[in-house]
Order: sequence, then C-alpha cells, then structure tokens
Amino acid sequence: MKFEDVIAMIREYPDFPKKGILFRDVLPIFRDPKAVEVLIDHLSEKLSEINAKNGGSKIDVVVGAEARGFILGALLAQRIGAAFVPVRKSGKLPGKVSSVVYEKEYGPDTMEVQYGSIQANQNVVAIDDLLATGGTAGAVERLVMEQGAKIIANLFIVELVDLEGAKKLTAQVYSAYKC
Ligand SMILES: O=P(O)(O)OC[C@H]1O[C@H](OP(=O)(O)OP(=O)(O)O)[C@H](O)[C@@H]1O
Ligand SMILES: Nc1ncnc2[nH]cnc12
Repeated sequence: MKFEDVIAMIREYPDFPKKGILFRDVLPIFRDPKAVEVLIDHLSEKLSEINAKNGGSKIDVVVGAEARGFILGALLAQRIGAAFVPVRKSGKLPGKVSSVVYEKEYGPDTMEVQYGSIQANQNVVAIDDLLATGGTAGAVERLVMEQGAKIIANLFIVELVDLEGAKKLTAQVYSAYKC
C-alpha cells in the first residue's frame, strides 16, 4: 500500500457537525493495520528529517490532543520509543494539572496535562489528526512550553490551509495532506 492510498481513505462529510463544515474523517485509516503502518512510517520519517535539521535531539515525549490525537500519539510514541502524554479537555485528568484556556469557534475552552507528566528540558512532539484554526495545537504548544519543555514539531494528517492554523504555532508544522 502506498501513502497516497492511505490519504484516499479519509472520508468527507458535508455539513457535519453543523451546516457549512466539511468534516474530514480519518478514522477509516485505523480500521486497516497496513494503512496504519504506512501512515506511522511516513510521519516518523518526516519527524526524523525535521529533528535532524534541528540538531537531532532524542525525542522524549509525544503529546496527543483529545480525542483523535490519542490514537496517533500512542502509535507514534511506541514507534519512536518515546513516552505518550495525553492533553485532555478540562476535568478529565486526575491529580494536579496544568491548564490553558484557548479560543474555540464559540468561545473559550480549557485543555489540561497532568502535572509532572512532561519534565523541564524534555524534547516533545505534538500530533493530532487535523489542523484547522490552530486553537487546539496552539494550546498544546503552550502547555508543553509551560512545563519548561521544548516543542520540536507539530505533526498532522490533514491541514486545512485556508484557516492558516500553522501561523499560530511556534514549532515547525508537518501535515501529510494539505487541502
Ligand atoms: O485547529 P482547531 O480549530 O483547534 O481544530 C482542530 C481540532 O478539532 C478536532 O478536534 P475536536 O475539537 O473536534 O475534538 P474531538 O477530537 O474530541 O472530537 C481535531 O481533532 C483537532 O483536535
Ligand atoms: N473540517 C474538520 N474536519 C474534521 N475535524 C475538524 N476539526 C475542525 N475542523 C474539522
């Protein structure tokens, strides 16, 4: 299976979850183990290239944003031998947490990470299924930087380029499919 065949598995749903949104659904990819292998091969190769250009540090942590970033994050972390740390919407993580408030389409929301799950000076990669406005990925970057850690790259399967989310992000962005 080629990488293009994996991208072709993404389905589009007009007017979901509300009128005017063309929803890109990446979940069919995860129904096919071979497609998952090709996808994670591709993303881990791109990450190696980005990391090499930045001096080639060991990646300590992969962070994934709720909910689809959990699937990708856990797979990528296992592949590269890094820790996986989830970033969740507020009130879902036990114990002490760090929080950031970020803008969603209809007002503010909060994202959290467990305090101590990312150490100062660790090298971190963030991954999610899709970059739209960049609100979510920007919040993830801020949470990582507030722990004193360094964000090496933001990886996505899909980037909605017209929404210019990449401009909100500090670290390098790689999107496997831009539309
Ligand atoms: O760039 P943004 O405008 O922030 O949009 C991108 C985010 O939106 C989607 O998640 P969603 O908020 O729908 O949450 P879910 O994965 O829990 O359904 C997607 O998985 C990203 O996390
Ligand atoms: N068009 C879209 N498809 C899937 N997830 C999204 N999150 C924000 N916009 C989205």
